[in-house]
Amino acid sequence: MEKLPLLGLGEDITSIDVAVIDMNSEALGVSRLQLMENAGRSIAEEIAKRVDRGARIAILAGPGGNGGDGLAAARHLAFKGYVVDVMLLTRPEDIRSSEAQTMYKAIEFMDTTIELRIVRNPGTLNLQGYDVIVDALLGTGLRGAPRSPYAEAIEAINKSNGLKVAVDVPSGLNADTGEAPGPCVKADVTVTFHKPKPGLLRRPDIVGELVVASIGVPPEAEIYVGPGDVVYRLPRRSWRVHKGQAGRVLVIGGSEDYIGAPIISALAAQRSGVDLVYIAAPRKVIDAAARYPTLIPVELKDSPWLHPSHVERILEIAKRADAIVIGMGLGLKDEVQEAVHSLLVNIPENKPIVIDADALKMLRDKKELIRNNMVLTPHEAEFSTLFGVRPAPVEDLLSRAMTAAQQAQQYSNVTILLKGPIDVITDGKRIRFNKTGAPAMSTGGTGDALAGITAALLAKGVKPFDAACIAAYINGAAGALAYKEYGESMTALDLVEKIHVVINDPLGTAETALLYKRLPIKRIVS
Ligand SMILES: NC(=O)C1=CN([C@@H]2O[C@H](COP(=O)(O)OP(=O)(O)OC[C@H]3O[C@@H](n4cnc5c(N)ncnc54)[C@H](O)[C@@H]3O)[C@@H](O)[C@H]2O)[C@@H](O)CC1
Ligand SMILES: [K+]
Repeated sequence: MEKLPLLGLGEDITSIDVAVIDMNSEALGVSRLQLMENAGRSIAEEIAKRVDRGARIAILAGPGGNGGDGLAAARHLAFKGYVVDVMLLTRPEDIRSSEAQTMYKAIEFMDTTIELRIVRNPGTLNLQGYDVIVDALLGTGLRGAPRSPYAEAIEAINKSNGLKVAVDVPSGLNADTGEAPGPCVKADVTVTFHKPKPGLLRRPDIVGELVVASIGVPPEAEIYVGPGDVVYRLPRRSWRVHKGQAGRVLVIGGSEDYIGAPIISALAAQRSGVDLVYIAAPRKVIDAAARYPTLIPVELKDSPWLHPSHVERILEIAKRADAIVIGMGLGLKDEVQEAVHSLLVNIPENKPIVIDADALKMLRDKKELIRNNMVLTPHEAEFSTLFGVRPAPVEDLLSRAMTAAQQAQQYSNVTILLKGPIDVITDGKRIRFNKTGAPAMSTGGTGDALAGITAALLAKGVKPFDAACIAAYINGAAGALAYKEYGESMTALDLVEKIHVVINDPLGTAETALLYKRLPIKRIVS
């Protein structure tokens, strides 16, 4: 293997990753308040390494999580014997983060050790005479150039003589890009949390000394897909969106022997929030799909299964689709294989495709068709057929994942979603796992639903690796909700009918989503 793939989200993390990790962490039992407390403590510890007790410290706190970290730091610093002044740049009732509100309440009671000022006129801020200035104004939540009163507060910090310690990100710096479109704190030390952000690495001139502090995020918040991925990586429709812009999916599947599979995929795609779903299939499937008038039928005429004569028509429809899913229920007849081959050769590389079920088997001797923007969704047996290697059992999760990653590395921008009791998702560079689901998901059709959800997310513009991760999460979570209600009697359609619950309340459903899969796995040391 060329380079060992990374488990989780990578060496540096964007502001979206930060939000994802926070929420995933919460779903795993480590609250945002705990993280904030640890962030505040680590700021205080870094300051204590650099200045002696008794020093005068000004803490400038903003309206969000960044301000909350500063308020937590104030409490720790007061206990350590520093002279602490907290300057809040917003009205207390306007503090946006509920965790920061909690931190603020504690400061209000600390009237013997902390001087608290609500700064109403930032133009009058004078920070002379402080040994340390803590910049807790704005962090990863910054959008655009800082506005008043933060712009003035940033200027005041830069004019001061004390040691400037930035919390997480120097205020005014875009943590993702390293751009500073307006006033920006020029820090001596930046204490960032969990992992460095790309913008920090690009701007040593603004960041000063960079310290990366651990705040107790469980690695599993990155390794496993979680509700935060659903909340922060899925685009939501706005009023400005026209019909079709939220995504169009084309499902190609079914035959006279397998009627339901492509319909389940299509319904799952639709419930995942796309605007249009085409279903291209032989007559029997189209007749059965007539029950669902929101699907757009494309009848493949004059053959009980997919046939090379259908290719031209399908390619026409494919032009209108943003993503395609192909395979479920097609069967393996020669004519079908010929048609699939011709479709895959002719669909342009920039169009994302999900390859599922029978279409996977067809690629065994035609690996040259595996290309850019493809998501392959094999279960273990399909994986073994396709690649000629059997992955290790789930208990040996890392070896299992490495086998999949090794295959993905043979191609560029191909994602493999290896389904199982714990799903493995890898593009060869990264590996993540999904643990949502329930044992009864062995019932027929749940894989078809997963392929449909994946295609829907691709059609909405989610990148293939993220689409596969999130689809696995949603599918498993919907399965767990259905299992909770129907138990052993659940069907794939019950799962489809729970997709909306997961998408609309990812955090609220996370506990059920993770309830049923407690498997013994070998420890991974990363
Ligand atoms: N997982 C993590 O890394 C953790 C992050 N935490 C902290 O939380 C921060 C992120 O919190 P938030 O998302 O609340 O974001 P921020 O604390 O960065 O602040 C966002 C707020 O600033 C305001 N704002 C945004 N752009 C502005 C502009 N151009 N001019 C004026 N005001 C503007 C908005 O009202 C918004 O509510 C991180 O930087 C970090 O300090 C910690 O609490 C612990 C956990
Ligand atoms: K800051």
